[in-house]
Amino acid sequence: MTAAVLEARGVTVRFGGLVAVNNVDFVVPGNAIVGLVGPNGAGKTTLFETISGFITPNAGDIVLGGEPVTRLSPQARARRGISRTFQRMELFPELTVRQHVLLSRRVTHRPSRLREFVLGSYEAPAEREAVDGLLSSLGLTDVADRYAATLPLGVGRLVEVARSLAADPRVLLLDEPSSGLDETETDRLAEVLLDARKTRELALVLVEHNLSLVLGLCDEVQVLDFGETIARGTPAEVRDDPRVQAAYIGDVEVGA
Ligand SMILES: Nc1ncnc2c1ncn2[C@@H]1O[C@H](COP(=O)(O)OP(=O)(O)OP(=O)(O)O)[C@@H](O)[C@H]1O
Repeated sequence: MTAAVLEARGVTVRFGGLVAVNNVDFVVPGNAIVGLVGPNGAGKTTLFETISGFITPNAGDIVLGGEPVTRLSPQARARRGISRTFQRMELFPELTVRQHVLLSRRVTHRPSRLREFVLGSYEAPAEREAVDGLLSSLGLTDVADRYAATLPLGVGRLVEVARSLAADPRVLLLDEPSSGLDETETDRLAEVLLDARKTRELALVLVEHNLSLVLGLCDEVQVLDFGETIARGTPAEVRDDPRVQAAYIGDVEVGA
């Protein structure tokens, strides 16, 4: 197994008297796709927000490439390679698809050129090539000059992924990426994520309600219930685990 690029070690998060995440370990091997699933209220979002830096845990550590990042802000973690998408789309309605990608790239690679971005200057040839390449790999060339406000949800989600990838992350955290997508759009998203993993030094973490997407896409899946890990393994192992099936009774159906 490849060394872990990201780890949560013994993470506990309390909200008043409620223990939302209880001493959870979560390991993301390099270049892997790992799913985080569980019934409603299991603690998935809380763990996700703790990894990305929006929640500080009561106990435990988040470790990126062997270095603790637990006390760093979400922005500082992003600069070190943890990128994320949001469940509710957070695109800028008045920026084009190309501008989203360019902005993200400049924040990461050329912060000194942000002023030019605001003033509307054109990209340098190498920059244009990189942006064009990324747009093309996600099938977004035809909509590159459309404003985000005019895009259907399925395309908007791909723009979110493109924007995250433009920052060249080591780990991309995806929060309910298939939410609101139809089957064709979900299939397209899955293709894009598999391609990103294949062509980059990138690990992906999915918090996702669509279990068939998770079981089809992930190398490993971790299942939380009431804030604790009840299973971790390959999609087949997790699907057949009696504890997982019991946890899902009355929630959503396990299996595809
Ligand atoms: N900010 C908060 N304040 C108080 N309780 C919270 C807060 N955020 C989450 N919780 C509680 O913590 C527990 C875990 O919630 P969390 O949102 O992490 O679960 P989840 O697995 O993401 O659920 P869902 O699938 O419904 O999104 C739940 O009992 C929830 O009500």
